[in-house]
Order: sequence, then C-alpha cells, then structure tokens
Amino acid sequence: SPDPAARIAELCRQLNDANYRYHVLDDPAIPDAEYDRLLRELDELEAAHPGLASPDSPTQRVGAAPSGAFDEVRHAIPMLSLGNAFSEEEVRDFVRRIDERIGRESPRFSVEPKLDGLAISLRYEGGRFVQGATRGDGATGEDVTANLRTIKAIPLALRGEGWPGVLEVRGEVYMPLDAFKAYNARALADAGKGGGDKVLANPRNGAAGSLRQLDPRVTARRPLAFYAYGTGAVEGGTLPDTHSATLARLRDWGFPVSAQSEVVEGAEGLLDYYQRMGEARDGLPFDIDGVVYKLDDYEGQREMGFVSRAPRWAIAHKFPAQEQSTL
Ligand SMILES: NC(=O)n1nc(-c2ccco2)nc1N
Repeated sequence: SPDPAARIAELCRQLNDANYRYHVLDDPAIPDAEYDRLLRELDELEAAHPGLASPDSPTQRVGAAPSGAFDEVRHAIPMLSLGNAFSEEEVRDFVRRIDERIGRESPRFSVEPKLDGLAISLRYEGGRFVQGATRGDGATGEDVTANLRTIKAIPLALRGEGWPGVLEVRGEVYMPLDAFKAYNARALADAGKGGGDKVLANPRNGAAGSLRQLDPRVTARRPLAFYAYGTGAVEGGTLPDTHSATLARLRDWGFPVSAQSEVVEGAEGLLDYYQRMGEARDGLPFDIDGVVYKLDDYEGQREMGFVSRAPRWAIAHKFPAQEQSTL
C-alpha cells in the first residue's frame, strides 16, 4: 500500500478543498457520498497510524468530550451591536451625519443581508483555528470552540497566503431554511418511533441552541452554516483599506461570505439595495431580518467612531417583522 503519510496528506487536501468549494464557492467538487467515503478512509488510516493525524484534519471536527460549562472569553475588540433604521428618513439621516461629520458627499458603503443567527468570533493563530466565542454582551462571550469546529463552513486552517499571524473573524452562525425543515421533519418522524433528535422551534433558536450544547456530538448533528462579516484583532499583518476588500480576502482564505454583499454609493444606493433585498428575501435560503450598511473605507469608520457600543459608521435597516416560521 502507498506510504500512509502521503495518502493521509492527499485525503486531507482533497477533503478541505471539497469543503471550500461546497461552502465558500457554492460549487461542490464531489457528491456528499464521495466526501463521506474519503472521510471514512482518512479516519481508518489515522486510526491505524495515530501519530500521523493532524489537529487540522477534517476528522478532528467532532472531538472534545462534553464540557461541564463554557469558559469565558474576553473580546480584545468589542463585538458591536448595530443601531437600527426603520424608515427611509432614518437612512438619509445616517448618510447626512457622515457627510456632516467627515465631509463625505456621496460615500461608498459595503452592504450585505443581515442574517438572523448567532454572532460569533473566530480566532486564528498561524493560520490555525484556535478559539471561537459567542458575542455574549459584546465584551465577554462563551468559549464554544469545540462546537464551532463541527461546522464544516468554518475552516480549521486558513487557505492561500498573506493572512496575518493573528486574525479574528466575526460572523454569523445560522441554520439554512431547507436544512432546518429537513432536520425537523426527521426529528418529528423519529419522535413518532419514540426516539430521535429535539424538534427546533425556528432556525434562529436552532442555531443558538446548537452552539450552546455542552456535547459537541450533539452540535455536530445540527445543520449549521456560517458567514463572515467582519474582523476583530489583527496582529502581524495588515488588511486592505476597505471592508469590501477585506471580505474578498476572507473568501480567499476560506471563509464563506454573503453572495449578496455589494458596494453602493450614497443614500440612493442604500435604498435601492434595501428595495432589491426586500424583493429577494423570500427566495433566500436563510432568514434575514434586514440589511446592513457599513461605510466601506476603514479610515472613514475610524473618523466616525462609535456611540457607546454601536458604531456611527454602520446601521441595520430592518424589514417589517415577518410571520415567524413555526413548526
Ligand atoms: N447579522 C449580520 O448578518 N451582520 N451583522 C453585522 C455586523 C454587526 C456589527 C458589525 O457588523 N454585519 C452583518 N452582515
């Protein structure tokens, strides 16, 4: 049989590449059954040669035994909460305040859908996923690293090159609607036979509840996904000058980023995007409760600063409440 170390490395590469193509490029390379076959082969090879299993191996996603409770994690850079706008007038005020404060006639904004999931922060050191935490109160969250490792959309190691020595990525863990419905249909069917998983009330609670499981093996059974939408601490390297360019780098490094993110100009650009996303909303594969507008250049963001914990440079423009998807 060929050298097991070479075969293990080749399987890791193939599986990580398949993960990236599926979750980031939304362009699967191999069918799920093939992915599972390769994963099983890797699992058997690593079991036969324990010294050859890397901590970043795709087999190491469902690892740790249940913890008693979650450790606390202090966010070196607070995780923001967004101010809300509910009307066109409030959006125009938001843009006017930017012009008045930093003299931007028609600023460029990075815009994206506001996913209705659970905000988390992922820390990478030397390109490897070392810690993940919930937002908590913005300053302190819970260490849910073991649970986050089970989410295939979250890379265990960064791809490509040029990433900083320390990189924190912020984003939303959510449950895609189809996966939520399939999960519940299965849970309901199994309940009829006296066993099975818990039925989830709605995708948002499903995501939050799944991440707060003390046993990662339960989390691993939940259909969770992830979108990156920002960064936290960055050391030993630099990011581009704009949010939109940073999102492009995050995609290169292996993070899913919303396919609906755009760069638009001025209040008209924001309101046009809001209108288009409102029309597209029912066709999206996940729940959104609005869109997020962010001044695109970081220099402008620094000049605008924050009001208490919410940035002056970004707001969420919410849609009217939608009847929640019930059972
Ligand atoms: N929930 C969501 O999709 N968010 N949340 C932000 C955010 C929160 C604070 C700064 O940015 N951005 C997006 N797309």
